[in-house]
Amino acid sequence: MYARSGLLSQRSCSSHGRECATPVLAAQRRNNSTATKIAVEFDQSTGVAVMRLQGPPVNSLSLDFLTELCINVEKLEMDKNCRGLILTSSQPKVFSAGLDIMEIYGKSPERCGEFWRAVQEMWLKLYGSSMVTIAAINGSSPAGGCLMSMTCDYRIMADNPRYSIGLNETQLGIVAPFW
Ligand SMILES: CCCCCCCCCCC/C=C/C(=O)SCCNC(=O)CCNC(=O)[C@H](O)C(C)(C)COP(=O)(O)OP(=O)(O)OC[C@H]1O[C@@H](n2cnc3c(N)ncnc32)[C@H](O)[C@@H]1OP(=O)(O)O
Repeated sequence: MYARSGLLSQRSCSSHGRECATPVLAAQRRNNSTATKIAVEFDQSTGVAVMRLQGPPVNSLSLDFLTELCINVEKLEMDKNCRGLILTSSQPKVFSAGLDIMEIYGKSPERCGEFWRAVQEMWLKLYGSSMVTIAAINGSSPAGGCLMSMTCDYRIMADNPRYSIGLNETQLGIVAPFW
């Protein structure tokens, strides 16, 4: 979902000193899901977009989720009026549970490869963004959720002792590929 006045066209442009992505984007080619796991509100008057993660129950980062996230970041990146992006969660108590472990459990090497490429694309998009990016961490954020927030320029976390954040994935026997 991309809520703002005027629909974004996928035009090539150069604004704020940044080159825009080509119209046909890797994430868009991959996206064949109609479900909306990300809601974006863009405030023209401030130039700040808020991206709400709304993938129940815990915003786990599936291939579909990562694809939708990348497409939305790309769209905002192409909008010369958008200067800032706040990433937050609509789910209670959880920012993101990290990678959707069902995407890697018992899957073929090809499918795992596709999934890890999508993970890489997500953090490269956020880390390389020309927008000022802020993770408003309003719940637990283990492993991939922590990675996602680390790729933002700033992180603010809700002060609640029940919320945890960190790179705990090795406890599950998961090691990120060599990027
Ligand atoms: C910038 C430079 C780059 C540097 C590179 C750094 C390297 C980084 C590498 C990153 C690799 C990342 C790996 C991962 O992310 S692996 C996943 C790790 N995640 C977890 O271990 C989270 C486990 N979950 C929890 O701790 C809790 O669920 C949580 C605290 C998130 C929420 O607790 P809550 O009590 O609210 O909810 P439940 O536990 O009851 O869960 C609800 C249902 O959601 C399912 N679930 C939870 N987490 C996941 C997940 N990660 N994937 C898929 N499904 C998940 C859970 O099973 C429940 O399902 P059911 O209702 O069906 O039982």
